Amino acid sequence: MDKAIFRTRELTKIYRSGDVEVRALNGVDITLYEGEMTVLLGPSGSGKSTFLNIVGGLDTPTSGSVHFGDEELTAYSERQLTRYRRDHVGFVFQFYNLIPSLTAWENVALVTEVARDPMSPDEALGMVDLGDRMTHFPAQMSGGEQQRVAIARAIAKRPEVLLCDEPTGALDSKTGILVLEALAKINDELGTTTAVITHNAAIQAIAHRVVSFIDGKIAQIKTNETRIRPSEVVW
Ligand SMILES: Nc1ncnc2c1ncn2[C@@H]1O[C@H](COP(=O)(O)OP(=O)(O)OP(=O)(O)O)[C@@H](O)[C@H]1O
Repeated sequence: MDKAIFRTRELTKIYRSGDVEVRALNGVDITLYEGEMTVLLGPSGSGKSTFLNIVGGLDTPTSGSVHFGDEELTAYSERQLTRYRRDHVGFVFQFYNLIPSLTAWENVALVTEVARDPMSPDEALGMVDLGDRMTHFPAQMSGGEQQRVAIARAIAKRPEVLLCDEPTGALDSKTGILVLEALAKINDELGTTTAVITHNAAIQAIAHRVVSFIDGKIAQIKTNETRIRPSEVVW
């Protein structure tokens, strides 16, 4: 039986500036399951990043709840959210945010030094197929390679969940596919629950389920009966 990892109920986020009110999320009810790979689709401004940031503990909703297993994240203090992020969540963003003066290995080691039960930087970089680039600096690597270092950094602490906001947004199709292959491998081999925001609808076929956002609401949830490998994605 599938075990829920996240449950949101009536999740709502309202931004106000002056008289203007933006409902970034407008009553989102969804359950994400352990080990699942989900792709989040939707037009610009539909609430995808807001949703990911709230379940990742980077942001808090205006109303509604989020449970992570039996824990209610929306009842957490700032300090508890910080611990939650540190212990349970890996983030990958469109831009890689690597430290330019450190090698790939050192960028990953920064995280493994403070994690509870980390894998070694060698193992994490091996997972993303960069075993031969460990001593390279970010400026010596392609965008796709830098993104894979960022993924190695995110997974080295063995998080239960990996949240990716447009991880291929800055990449061409060839390097983007290598990044997606790294994410699929991590999901398969480590069982890391993975959510990937993308504007690229072609990517949706690699997911177990596809969640479509429109105007701060979930418009559709689709289960892929058959999935394709990232190498089969055409964009
Ligand atoms: N800090 C903020 N202050 C005010 N409005 C915000 C803020 N963050 C997001 N919004 C608004 O909330 C809505 C949802 O934004 P969000 O970034 O979640 O959408 P998105 O689907 O991720 O878009 P994109 O695909 O362009 O990244 C948008 O209308 C956005 O302008």
